[in-house]
Parts: sequence; structure tokens; C-alpha cells
Amino acid sequence: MSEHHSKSKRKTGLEWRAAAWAARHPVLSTGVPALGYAAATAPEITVAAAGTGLAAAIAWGRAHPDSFDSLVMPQVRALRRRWLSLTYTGPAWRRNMREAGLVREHPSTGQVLVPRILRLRSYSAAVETVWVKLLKGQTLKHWTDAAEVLAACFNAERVTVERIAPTKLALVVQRREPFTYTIPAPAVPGSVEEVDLSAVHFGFDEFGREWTESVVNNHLLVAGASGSGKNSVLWTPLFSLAPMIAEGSVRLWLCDPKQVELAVAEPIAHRYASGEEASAEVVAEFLEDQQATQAKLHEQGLRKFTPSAETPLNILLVDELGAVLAYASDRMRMARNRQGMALVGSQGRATGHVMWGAVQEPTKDTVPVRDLFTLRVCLRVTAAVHPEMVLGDGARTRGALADEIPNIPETAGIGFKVAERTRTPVRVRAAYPTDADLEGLVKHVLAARGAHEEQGGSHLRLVA
Ligand SMILES: Nc1ncnc2c1ncn2[C@@H]1O[C@H](COP(=O)(O)OP(=O)(O)OP(=O)(O)O)[C@@H](O)[C@H]1O
Repeated sequence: MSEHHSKSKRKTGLEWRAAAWAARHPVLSTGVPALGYAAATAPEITVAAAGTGLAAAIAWGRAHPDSFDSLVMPQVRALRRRWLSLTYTGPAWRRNMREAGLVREHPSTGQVLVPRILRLRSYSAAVETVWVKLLKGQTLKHWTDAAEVLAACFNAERVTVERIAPTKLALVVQRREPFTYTIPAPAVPGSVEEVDLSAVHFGFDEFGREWTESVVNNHLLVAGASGSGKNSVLWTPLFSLAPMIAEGSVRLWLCDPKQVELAVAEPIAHRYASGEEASAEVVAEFLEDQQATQAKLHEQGLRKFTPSAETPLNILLVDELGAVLAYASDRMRMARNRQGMALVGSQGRATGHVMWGAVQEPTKDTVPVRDLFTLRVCLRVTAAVHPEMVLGDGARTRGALADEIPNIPETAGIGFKVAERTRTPVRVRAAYPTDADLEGLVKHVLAARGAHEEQGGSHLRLVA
């Protein structure tokens, strides 16, 4: 009660609000008048200085397009969006906030309170990030619930909401498709020393950052409708691993129940299975290998393995999980596969046994071991429930609109993953290895393996 009485019903004066605004935007509030003053008192000098600045910017842009695009363009785009667009400039922002139901009335003065923009960055012409200060009493949920309306108000394709501090959040506003080009397969590293298992290249994210993942500590699940580009997510990391595949410190166990997709990699695989029956055998063998390694590590008193030719990193790559876990005719065999993969999923990482699998229909019936996959990617899917199934509860509400990716060849390899720390969906695109790239990879590994064996052989002969 007393608090209510002590508050005045009158609003803060306009001049004080203007002063507060000027303090929050020092560059604009001092820069614009200064420029006006300069232009009025010494127009020639101002024009000359502006001309020199512009010429310097053009020269920079032409001489070093890369640094210009990464350092200058985000600022220029952000300035344009913030002060010239119809989304974030004062009245437009207030109207958008009102339409999304994100304004509040001050309890005593009745003044309409509008959440403030703290910062805006535009990493590419397709995506911008807007930091916003929450109003008192607002939670992340108010904003995630409003995400769809916000996208409509901003005239954007998608808005993702991410909490960055207790009272601050970031809106990722995707205006159009950030990936308008195919990402080429990565180069094969020159030596084993250049391979970093904790940061293997998969492609790029919507902010133009490299998309890398650890392959030692993760079981990888890729979900996507037919033709969504699942294979590119499974193939791309193999390029970065090539020197270790050649050396034998990474071993591929390939299951190709559909008998088409993986055949090209057979020559470099440690085990290769074509068809359901053979796939089941490989799953069983993989589990045996895992258990043998467990026993060996136990004997040596080790709790954790480090990948080497003696204790390699083993990757069980299953081209269509549905075919080994759910759709096959032999129920006993499927039950064994399910049990085997559950044991790999729950215990494999400690011994260097990880599984990578692709699936079209990510339901629990198709992939009962779904939750054991620690790294999940959701490409274009056919149902709005799929993104949640793959990426976790609430992923779609937070912006993983994988079911809205258009079903056209140009979107293949595009999808979402969630950031580990914040669980926020990030749009990513996998690189696309062509058939020729894959043949090149296989040839490269075989040649390097040949060279290894020759060296190993001569070394043995020397020792003898
Ligand atoms: N990462 C990518 N970037 C660009 N284009 C891609 C990418 N991945 C695949 N494509 C294109 O999309 C087509 C379909 O891909 P693909 O058949 O591998 O999809 P999938 O989901 O792996 O297949 P499946 O139909 O076997 O489930 C490819 O022929 C290729 O032209």
C-alpha cells in the first residue's frame, strides 16, 4: 500500500526520457549533432572528409573482401536494420511489441513499458541477432510463446529465442534462407597430427561460423525425410578423419541395410555389411569388440581410452536405423540389434565405440534407443512433431522449424542442431561430398594406407 502511495502517477518528463535515450545511444546522440555542426560551419571539409572515408571503405572492401565482409558489413547491416528498417526503429518496434503482447503497463503511472533493444548484430544479410532487455515480470516463456507472432511482425521466416542472462535474451531473426549455395566437401588433412577429433568439420551454421563437433564423445543421429541429405551429414566428417582411417586409429563399421548408399566406402571399412542379416552380424561384432576393449582397459587399470592404432576409435555407421531396429522381418534379430545398440549407446564412449545413424521417421517405435544419441541433427522432416522428437522437448517452439524447410533439392543438407549449453536451435548446413569426392577420399585413404604398410613393413624388416 505504502509503496503505491509513494509513487507518482505522473510520467517522467519528455526531456529526461530524451536524455536517457541519448545516454544509451552515445554515438548517435553526439555523432549526428557533431556532423550537423561540422557540415554547417565547414561544408567543404566535411564533404572532403566523408569522401575520403568512403573511398577508404571502398578500397578496403575491394582489397580485402573477406575482412571487410566479416568486420565492416555486419556493422553496416546492423546500422541499417536498426535505424532505417521498419522493424527496429522506435515506433515500429513499439508497435511490434504491442502486437506480440510483450508490452506492459506501468502499475502506477499507466505508462506503456516496451522492452528495450540492447544491441543488434547482422552476421549475414539473412540472419540478425537482437539482444533485448526483459521487462520486470517477463520470462523466457512469454517470448518463446510469442515467437511465431514476432516472426510475422518482423516479416521474418523464423524467430528463435535464447536466454543469455537472467534479464536479457537474444532473438535470432532469420529473414530468408541463409544457405543459398552448396558447401563443398572439406579437404583431407595432410597428416594424423592435423586431425582434431574434438572439432571435426560438418559444414557451417547460419551465422557463417564453421560447424564442428567432437566425434569421440558423441553418438550421432541424423533425421530427415527422403532426399533431405542425411548422407551428407554422415559422409562429411569422414574427410577430416581420413588420415586416421588410413592409419587404423579410426575404424569404420558400415551397415548398409538398403544395400546402396555405403558401398562406395567398402574398401576403406573395417567391416562392411550389406543387407539386414549381415548388418545384424556387424552390430553383434561391434558389441563384442566393445566388450573386449572394456575387459582390456580394465586389465590395464585404465578407465578411459585414447585413440591409437592399438585402441582405435570405432564408428558404427548405420545408413537406415529403421531397417535394423524396426522394419525388418526377423523380430529376434531386431531385438538383438536394439539391445546391442542400447549397450553401445550407454557404454561405448568410454571404450571408443560410437554409433552414427540416419533415420527417416524419428519416432520411438523406429528408434527406441533415440535418447542415447548425444548429438542430433534434424534435417527437413515431414511432421511438426519430428523436430521435438529429434532435438528434445520445446525445440520447435524455440525455433527448430525443420518441418517448414521446403521440399526442394536446394534445401538438402539444411537442418537444425541444438547448442549444447543453451539448448537453442541453430540452423546448419552440412557440406556435400559428391560421388567424385567420395571416390577421391577412398583412393586417398587406400594410398595412404599402402604407404603406411610399406613404412611399417620396412620398419619391421629393419628391426629384424
Ligand atoms: N549437404 C548437401 N548440400 C547440398 N545438396 C545436397 C546435400 N546433401 C544432399 N544434397 C542433394 O540432395 C540429393 C538427395 O540427397 P540424398 O539422397 O543423399 O538424401 P538422403 O536423405 O541422404 O537420402 P535418402 O533418400 O536415401 O533417405 C542429393 O542427390 C544431392 O543432390
